[in-house]
Amino acid sequence: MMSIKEIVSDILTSQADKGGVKYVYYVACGGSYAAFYPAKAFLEKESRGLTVGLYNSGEFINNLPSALGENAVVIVASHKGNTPETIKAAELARQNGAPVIGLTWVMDSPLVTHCDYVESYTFGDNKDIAGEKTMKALLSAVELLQQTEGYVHYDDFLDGVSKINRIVYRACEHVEERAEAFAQEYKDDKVIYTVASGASYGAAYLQSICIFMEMQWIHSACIHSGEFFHGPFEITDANTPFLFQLSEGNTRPVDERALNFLKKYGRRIEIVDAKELGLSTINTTVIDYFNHSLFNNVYPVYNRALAKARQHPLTTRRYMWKVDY
Ligand SMILES: O=P(O)(O)OC[C@H]1O[C@](O)(CO)[C@@H](O)[C@@H]1O
Repeated sequence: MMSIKEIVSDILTSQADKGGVKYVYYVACGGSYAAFYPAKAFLEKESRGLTVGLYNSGEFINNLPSALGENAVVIVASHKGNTPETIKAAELARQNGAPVIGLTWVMDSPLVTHCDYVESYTFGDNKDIAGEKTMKALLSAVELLQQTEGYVHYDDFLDGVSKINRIVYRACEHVEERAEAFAQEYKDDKVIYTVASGASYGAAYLQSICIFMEMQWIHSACIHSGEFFHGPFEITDANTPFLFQLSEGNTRPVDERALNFLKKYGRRIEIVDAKELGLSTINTTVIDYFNHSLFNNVYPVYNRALAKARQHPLTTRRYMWKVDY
C-alpha cells in the first residue's frame, strides 16, 4: 500500500500537465465527516493556494462544487465503505475528472471500486493514534500543502505525529476516575450539550451526534464556543449539562470566554482540557491540529462509563442499519 505522501506525490505528477491541484474536497458522513475537520481547518489556515471544502456526502452529490474537475482532489471516508451517498460522491468525483482518495476500514467494500487510491487506518482498542483516520486525513492535507507550496512547520508537524500516541494513552488513564464520576452525575440527564471551537470542533460534533444522540439516545447539540453568546447562552442554568472541550492553541481564548460565563451562571460543566491532558508537549506552531485526536480518543473512556451506568450499550440502535432511510 502506498503512503499518503506517495499518493499525494503521484496525484500531483499525474495532474501536473492539466494545471495542477488547486481544490481539495473532503467528503463523508457522520463520524467520518467529523474526522475530516482538522484537515479542513489545517488547509483553511495554512494554505495560500489551495481552496479546501468539507462536505456531507449527501450535500456534495446534490450540489457539486463548480470547481470539481481535474484540478481538484477528492478525499472520501467511510468506515465500512458502504454508505451510499459517500459511494456516489466518489463516483461523481471521478466522473468529473478528479482523482479520488478513499479512507476506509473495509478494503473490499463497494466504496473502493470508485476510488483511485485506497488507504486504510488503525482502529479499535490499542490502535496507533498516529495511524487513525483523522491523522491520515490530516496527513493528506499536510502533504498536499508541503508538496505544492511548502509548509514551513512540516517538521514540527511530523514531530507532533510521533508524540500523539503517547499523549493520548496517558490522557486516557488520567481521566478514568473522572469519567466514572461523569457517568454517575449525568446518567439520568435527557440532554447534554457539547461546546468547542477551532480545528477540533469536529470531535465535539462527533460526540454530540454519534455518541450522545446515536449511541445513547440523549438529546444534544454541538455549540461553537464563539457562537455561544449569540443565542445558546440563553439556556444556561444550574441544571443544564455541558461537556466543554477546551482546546490548546489559537482558539483557546474563544473557549475560555464561553467557559468563564458558564462557570459564573451554570453549574454542571464537565471540562476536558487539552492543556491539562498533556497536549502542550507538541510545538505551538502545529498544536491546534492535534486536539481532535486527543479529545476523540479520550471521550470513549467517558462513553464506556456512561453506557455502563445507563445500561445502554453503545451498539444499541433503533433505526440505523435496521430500516430503510
Ligand atoms: O460511512 P461510515 O464511515 O461507515 O459511517 C457510517 C455511520 O457511522 C457513523 O459515523 C457512526 O456510527 C454514523 O454517523 C454513520 O452513519
